[in-house]
Amino acid sequence: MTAEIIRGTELRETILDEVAEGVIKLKEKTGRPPGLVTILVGANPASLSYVSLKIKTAHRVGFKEVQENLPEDISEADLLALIEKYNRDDTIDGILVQLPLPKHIDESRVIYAIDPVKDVDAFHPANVGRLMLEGSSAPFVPCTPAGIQEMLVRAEVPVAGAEVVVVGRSNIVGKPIANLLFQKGRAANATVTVVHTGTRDLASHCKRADILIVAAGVPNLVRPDWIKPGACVIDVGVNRVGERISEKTGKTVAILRGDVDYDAALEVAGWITPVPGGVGPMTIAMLMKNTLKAMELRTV
Ligand SMILES: Nc1nc2c(c(=O)[nH]1)N[C@@H](CN(C=O)c1ccc(C(=O)N[C@@H](CCC(=O)O)C(=O)O)cc1)CN2
Repeated sequence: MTAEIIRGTELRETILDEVAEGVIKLKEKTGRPPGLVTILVGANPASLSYVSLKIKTAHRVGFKEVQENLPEDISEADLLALIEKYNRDDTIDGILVQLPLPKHIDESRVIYAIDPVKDVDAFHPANVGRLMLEGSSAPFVPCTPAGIQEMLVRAEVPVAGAEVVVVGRSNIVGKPIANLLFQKGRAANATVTVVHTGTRDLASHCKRADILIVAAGVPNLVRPDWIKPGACVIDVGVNRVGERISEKTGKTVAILRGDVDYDAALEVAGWITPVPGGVGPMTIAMLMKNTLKAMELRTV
């Protein structure tokens, strides 16, 4: 068997076209585009790359984008004051603070400071609570889980009644995707098990899964014999395992690997997402969708 590859880079295009159309309509109604501010603290290379992709994409769909690149040693108080400034700015609909933050800053305090109506990452407890209560009907669904659900829908992977195993229990991916998929709704109604690297006999749990979602941050953790033949494998890991010189640009670029042994898994799975080019691009597309929705909710 050779798995069907679910390419985030292709699905992203459809979503971004839909967002760009929505921006034109909103601009006609309100006279302004949606505004997104990205706040990056420090110069973590992965974060720099993600934020620059977010800014480029925001520009492409016609948003007003504001970049705040702050020094690593900025104080928590100054960061909170900046967030408050954008909470009050009526031309800004979405506030995104790139994670992780430096150790001297309390991440929770920062997330709690964002006005929930501008929390396009959906990390604020008010939005986490609404996700828990309302599933995908909540105002904002966090970007990576929303992207995964969209991939399942568009690839027509049967989700209702499926055994889903989620490897990883992070606030950004593991907890919210588990929550989304067991609820009632579109591409939901599954039976979900959440496991992690401390789970006894991880392999046997994974092997039961009709849909295996791996967000453990461990390169090549999932081996082909952990995969049920025909299963859908969603690889969320983006691990930087080295560097190489790009033939196209001559620049140094990161070598990326997922959490799944991709080449071997291709022969066992029914569907699979690649790394790069899978869930990552969908995360950014869903951020654009959430920002458009944030403006709609605030203005229309
Ligand atoms: N505030 C947030 N911080 C973080 C989030 C988040 O959703 N909000 N998620 C992750 C990182 N992340 C988004 O910020 C993210 C990860 C990966 C990609 C992506 O497009 N990856 C590409 C490869 C990109 C590269 O070359 O480096 C791919 O997989 O093809 C986008 C966003 C943690 N922090």
